[in-house]
Amino acid sequence: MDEVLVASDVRRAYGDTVALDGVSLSVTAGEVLALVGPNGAGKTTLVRALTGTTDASGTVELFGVPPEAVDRDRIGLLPQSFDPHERLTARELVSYYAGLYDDTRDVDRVLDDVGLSDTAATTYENLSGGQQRRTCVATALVNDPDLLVLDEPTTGIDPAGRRDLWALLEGLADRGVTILVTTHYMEEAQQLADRVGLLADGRLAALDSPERLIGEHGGDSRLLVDGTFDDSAVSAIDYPAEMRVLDERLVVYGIRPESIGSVVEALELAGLDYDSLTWKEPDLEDVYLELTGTAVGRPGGERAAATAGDSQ
Ligand SMILES: Nc1ncnc2c1ncn2[C@@H]1O[C@H](COP(=O)(O)OP(=O)(O)OP(=O)(O)O)[C@@H](O)[C@H]1O
Repeated sequence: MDEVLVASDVRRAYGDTVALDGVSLSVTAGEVLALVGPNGAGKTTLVRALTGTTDASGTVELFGVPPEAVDRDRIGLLPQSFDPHERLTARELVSYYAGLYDDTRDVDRVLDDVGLSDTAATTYENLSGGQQRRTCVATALVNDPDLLVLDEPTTGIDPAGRRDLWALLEGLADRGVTILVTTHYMEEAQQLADRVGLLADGRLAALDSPERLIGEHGGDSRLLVDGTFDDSAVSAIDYPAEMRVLDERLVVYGIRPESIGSVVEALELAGLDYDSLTWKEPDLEDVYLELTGTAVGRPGGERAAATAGDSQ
C-alpha cells in the first residue's frame, strides 16, 4: 500500500505541558483516518506537527518528503483556528484561496459541494457558524488536494450539515483522496473513518478500524441507568452482572434487552431511584472510556470513576 503520510515518535511540549508524547502513525493512499480525543488530547498539535506548521521532534514524511518540501498543491489544510476576512463573501474567500494555487477547481462547483451555492454572495460575517465552517472547508478543497487534513471540520455545524459534509468527504475518499480528520464526535469517526486513532494525553491509546477497536475493547452490550449514583449502588443492588458507576451513571454489563425488566426489579428492591434507562451495544465511546478512563463525549474529558474492579 502507498503510504501518503508516515510519522514516527512525534513529540511536542509547550513549557511543562507535554502536548504530544511520542506519536507514530501512517496513513495510506485513499484512506480516511480520524483522530479522536477530548479537548486538550493533542489533536491540533498533532495536525500541526504532521503538516509542518509547528515544530516537533521525531520524523514526518508526506508523499515521501518532509512537510516543508511537499508541493503545496497536493495538500488541503483546514486549521482549527481559521479566521478569514469577514467582509468578503463566501465566493470571494474561496476565489482568494484559489488564487494561491497553480491548478484549482471551479470555485462555484466547490461552493456547491459544501452546500453554499445559495449563500455564495453573503459576506462571511453574515453567514451562520455552520456556513462559516463550510466556507473554510471549501478553501481547503479548492486546490483539489491529494491529501486533505481537516482539524475539527464539523464543529459548529448542525447535524444535517454535518451529515452533508460526511457525505462529501466520503465522496472524496471514494475518488482516492486521502483524508486525515480530527473530531471529538465519536459517531462521526465511527461512520466516516477506515481507521480511528484514539488520542489521550498526547499519546495514541489505540489505532485501528472502528470494528476491530469495538470488537477488542468495547466489551459487552450494557444497560445505562441514568441517575446520581455513587459506588455504594454497586453493592446495594442484588443482581448477577458486572456493574460499575461511571460519571454518576450505573452501568450494568452483559445485559440482553429481554433482561431489562429484571434489572429494574433489582433497582426497585434496592430502593435506588433513576431517571432513565438506555440499552446499547458497545461503541467507540465505550472503547475510549475503557482504554483511557475518560469519557471523550464530555467537555473537558472528565475522568470517569470506575468501581467494582478496574477492568471488564
Ligand atoms: N500554543 C500553546 N501554548 C501552550 N500550550 C499549548 C499550546 N497549544 C496547545 N497547548 C497545550 O497542549 C495540549 C494539547 O492541546 P491541543 O490543542 O493539541 O489539543 P486538542 O486535542 O486539539 O484540543 P481541542 O479539541 O480543545 O482543540 C493541551 O494541554 C494544550 O493546553
